[in-house]
Amino acid sequence: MKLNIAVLPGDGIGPEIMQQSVKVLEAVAERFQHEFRFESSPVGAAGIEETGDPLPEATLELCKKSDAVLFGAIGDPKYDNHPEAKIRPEQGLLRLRKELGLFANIRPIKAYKSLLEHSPLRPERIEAADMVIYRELTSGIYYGERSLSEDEKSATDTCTYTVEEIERIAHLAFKSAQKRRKKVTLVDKANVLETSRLWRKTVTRLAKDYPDVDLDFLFVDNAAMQLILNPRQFDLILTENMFGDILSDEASIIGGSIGLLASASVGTTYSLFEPIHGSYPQAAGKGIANPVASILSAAMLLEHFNLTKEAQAVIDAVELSIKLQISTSDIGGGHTTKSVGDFLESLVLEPGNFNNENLRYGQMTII
Ligand SMILES: NC(=O)C1=CN([C@@H]2O[C@H](COP(=O)(O)OP(=O)(O)OC[C@H]3O[C@@H](n4cnc5c(N)ncnc54)[C@H](O)[C@@H]3O)[C@@H](O)[C@H]2O)C=CC1
Ligand SMILES: CC(C)CC(=O)C(=O)O
Ligand SMILES: [Mg+2]
Repeated sequence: MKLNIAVLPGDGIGPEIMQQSVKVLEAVAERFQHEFRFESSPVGAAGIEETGDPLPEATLELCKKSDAVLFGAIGDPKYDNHPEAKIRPEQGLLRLRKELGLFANIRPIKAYKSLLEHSPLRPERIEAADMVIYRELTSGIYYGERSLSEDEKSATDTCTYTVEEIERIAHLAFKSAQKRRKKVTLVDKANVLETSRLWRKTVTRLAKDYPDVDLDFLFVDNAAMQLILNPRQFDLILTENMFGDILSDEASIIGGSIGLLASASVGTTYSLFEPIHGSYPQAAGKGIANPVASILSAAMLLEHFNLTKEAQAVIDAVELSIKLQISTSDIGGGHTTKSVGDFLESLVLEPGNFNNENLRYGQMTII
């Protein structure tokens, strides 16, 4: 298969994790005889630096003419520490999502057996947890009107949802649940918010089209607690933009680290694949960032194009690397971003070279 992939490394650790993902995708292309072409363009603070715009016109054009987008991360303390800055890196990502119509952000979360002991959560609680969050991505409070009063003594953010915006992601969520354990949990704050009541009403009506799927509801405050108390109760969580953003960072603890959590952002035309974490500026250039979230996002890209065995090759390599602790320090390993990427690249290229008996890969002892 021929795929043109737009590569948007972004800021902070973005470029170094992206390097590993491109390397792994190149290995996939070589082993499975595909032609993947990569073209990079700046976004976020890098976009502001180069062109004054966090989403340069050329970057948007590249995304639109490509088959898929691989996104790193954006954000820089230069802006985070200056709340008065009018142009911000995050606007680049928000606008990109809107321009590409990426209304559903899909974030799978599972507990890795070999990381159970490493988790700050009780292993018996999280063992076998396996869920996916469907987060609405192009509406809600992140896209509502904002204002700051003239005397700067009050500020307003507004949250709006339309029935259509709720329906389109709810359909995707129900269809996905049909292929999983057939349970959708709608997370909202319908005891307080009008938008949440519209979500409940709309999703309840839609559920009738999916009689094989159970639908239940949780208020977001309770959901935040249930996620770490009893994560196995969840199969698919459907929720609005901001709740999904917050809950998925929390849920990443079940997996062991936010550095493992991948996502796919999809709409009707375009698709973009990105780790759920940010630009982790404290780690930039130090070689300590976990590249796996980005690499698993690349695996989601492969799945999106029905390259199932290719995606599985990447997932298998990641699982083995975690088991062998060929990993970064966030999950207890002592390896660098690049050496994890190198190992995954070799495993994807020549899985047969790995000798489980004496933990050697080709001529190389890996532990
Ligand atoms: N999608 C995106 O590009 C996002 C961008 N941001 C931006 O990123 C910047 C930093 O934001 P933070 O709130 O600090 O969130 P962050 O996700 O960048 O980092 C939070 C913490 O998560 C851990 N972490 C994140 N990525 C990791 C990785 N690959 N490997 C190991 N550990 C990792 C680190 O302990 C880090 O201190 C901000 O400018 C923010 O606006 C935040 C979230 C998403
Ligand atoms: C930085 C924001 C635009 C979004 C965010 O935190 C996310 O999508 O996870
Ligand atoms: Mg986030």
